[in-house]
This record gives sequence, C-alpha cells and structure tokens, in this order.
Amino acid sequence: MSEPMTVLNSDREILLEVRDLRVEYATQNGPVEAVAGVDLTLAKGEFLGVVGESGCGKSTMLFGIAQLLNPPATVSGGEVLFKGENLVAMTAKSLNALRWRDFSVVMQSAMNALNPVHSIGRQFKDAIKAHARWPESQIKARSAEVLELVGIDPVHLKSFPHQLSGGMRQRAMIAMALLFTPDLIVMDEPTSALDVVAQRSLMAQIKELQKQLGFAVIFVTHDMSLVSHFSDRLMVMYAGQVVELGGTRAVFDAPAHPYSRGLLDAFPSIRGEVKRLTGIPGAPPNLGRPPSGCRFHPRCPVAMERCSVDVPELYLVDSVQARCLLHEPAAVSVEVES
Ligand SMILES: Nc1ncnc2c1ncn2[C@@H]1O[C@H](COP(=O)(O)OP(=O)(O)OP(=O)(O)O)[C@@H](O)[C@H]1O
Repeated sequence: MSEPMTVLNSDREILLEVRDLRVEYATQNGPVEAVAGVDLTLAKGEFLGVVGESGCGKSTMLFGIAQLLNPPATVSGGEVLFKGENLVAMTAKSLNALRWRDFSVVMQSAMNALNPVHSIGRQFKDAIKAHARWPESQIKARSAEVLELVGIDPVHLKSFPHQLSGGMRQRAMIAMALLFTPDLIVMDEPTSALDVVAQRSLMAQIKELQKQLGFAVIFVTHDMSLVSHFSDRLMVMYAGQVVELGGTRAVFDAPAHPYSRGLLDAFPSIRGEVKRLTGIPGAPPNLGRPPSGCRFHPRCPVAMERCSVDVPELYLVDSVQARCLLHEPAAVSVEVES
C-alpha cells in the first residue's frame, strides 16, 4: 500500500491519521465493503466536511473512525491513529477512557441519542461521572457552562429531551460533546432534522465554538452547500471510496472529479450565476458488487472506454486529489504531447 498523502495539511500538528480503513457489513450474500480503503489526515483544529449521496459510506466511515460500529459491521482492515494511538487495536476499556474526554460524537438525531427518561442535567452528570471524580458543585457548574456555550439557558438542565425543540436538542448534544473540551468532535449530519434557518444558525455556532475552543471537526452531510462556508477541507465520497479531497474553496471553484462536479450542480448557488440544476442521473451502486474499473463510470458523463477496466488511484491535481483516470499522470502527459 502506498503511504497516504499528507501534502494537503498545513504545518499544524496531525491529530488523526486514517490509513487504508476498510469496513464490511456481513450479509447473507457475502460481505459488503461499505468503506473501501480510506486514507485521511486531520490536523489539530481543522474542520473537514465529508459529502456524498446517501449510501456512499459516510456514516459507516465515521463510525469506523470512532470505533462505534456494531455487528454486522466490522473494521476489516486499516488503522485509525488518534494522537498516535491505533483506535482499531484498542480495548473497549481504553476506548471508553478516550470517548467524551478526547473525542466525542454527535449523531444525526439527538432524540435517539439522548435518553428520553432522564433530564439533560442528569445525562451530563452521567457522562462526567464516567470519566472524572468531580464534586457535585463542579459538575453543575460545568454542565451550566457548556449549555450556555451553545446558547441554551442553564435552567434547561432540568428539562427532559421532549421538552426542548429539535434545534435545542441538537445544541444540547453538542454541549454534551463539549463537556471535556475534546480535541476532536465527529458529527454525523447533526443539522439534518432542522429547518434551513435553524441549520445555518447551528452551523455558524459550531464554527464559532470550534474557533474559540480549537477542537477539530469531521462533519458528515449530503449537502455540499451546507459545508461550503464552514469547512477547511472537503472530502467527497462515492461508493465507499474518497473520490476527491482538497481545500473546500479549491474543490468548489474547480471540482476535479466528475462526481464532485455533479454534486455541485445538484445544489443551487445563492450568489453564483443562475443555472439549471442538473444533478447526477442514476444511483450509487450496490456495494456488494461494485462496478469494475472506476466505480463511478456507469454514471459518469465523461467516461472513457478504459474507465470500466482500469482502477483509478487518487491523483494530485493542482492542490487537490482526485480519483479519476482523466488525471492519471500518464494520461495527462499523453494529452499534453498530442
Ligand atoms: N446493515 C447493513 N447491512 C448491509 N449493508 C449495509 C448495512 N448498512 C449499510 N450498508 C451498506 O453500507 C453503505 C453505506 O451506508 P452509509 O449509511 O454509511 O452511507 P451514508 O453515505 O452515510 O448514507 P446516508 O447519508 O444515508 O447516511 C450502503 O450503501 C449500504 O449498502
């Protein structure tokens, strides 16, 4: 396996290094590889957006990184080095010691993640007690502090999840993730259950907190436009693989992979030129039997004959990486010569 490229990171210290991560679901028809060899490095304090259509493996990758997969899913290969330690090889006990303290996870729906029969304050207290022996007064003070950080009046420590609005519940989840000011927060579509206005305001708040507290974020969404203003780098996933990775601005300005271009064309631009939204015809493949060659070739508007045969790697295109044979160094030099 080739060494993962780290050229896209700044000089900042590396917090997370994912090497050739593979996740399989065991099914009656054999294994389905939902994450097929992802390489990624994340610097301290960096905000990475992960985008792609439904079923491309974004959540599975996130859960694979956080070691939160449950059967039938298992990590079938690769390493997740968090501050130099491989989470994949860690015991459940060591992982539990890291969770909340060093990294935390915010799920799609706080209604499912929060316990409906306990008050918010009780749930914060349980999370703290699992990791620290703080006196009652410190638990109360910290719980109130993190709620205030996300713009919720601390009186709501007494509230039960159903007594809060959807936006407040998501904020409460983020507050809980901040209890120990971790170095990394992974977020799986934390705004998807909210209306557009609440979505933007929560995004802005996450970004503000991130700047203030310095944690890194991996933010999964299927909405390109949502992360456009907030993420430093963007990872585009298709059929379990990274198909493009680069600075968010660079990917938006000149997407190097036809799939990224298709995703961008599927969302309206607020300030850009008015154009017809085209999107991408067809649907992501069944990962039990992914297409030969380039996994995107059956839907690709610029596919060449060899795309159904030759397997593309991630190639460097200016400052981004793209998994497309159009950018294979040999193909590019032939084009230049002719
Ligand atoms: N329980 C399961 N058994 C078999 N395959 C599964 C199972 N759950 C997910 N998969 C496979 O894993 C793939 C990736 O799913 P995943 O939920 O990670 O995608 P996603 O990009 O996060 O989608 P979404 O945006 O809808 O959450 C799916 O295409 C599906 O084929």
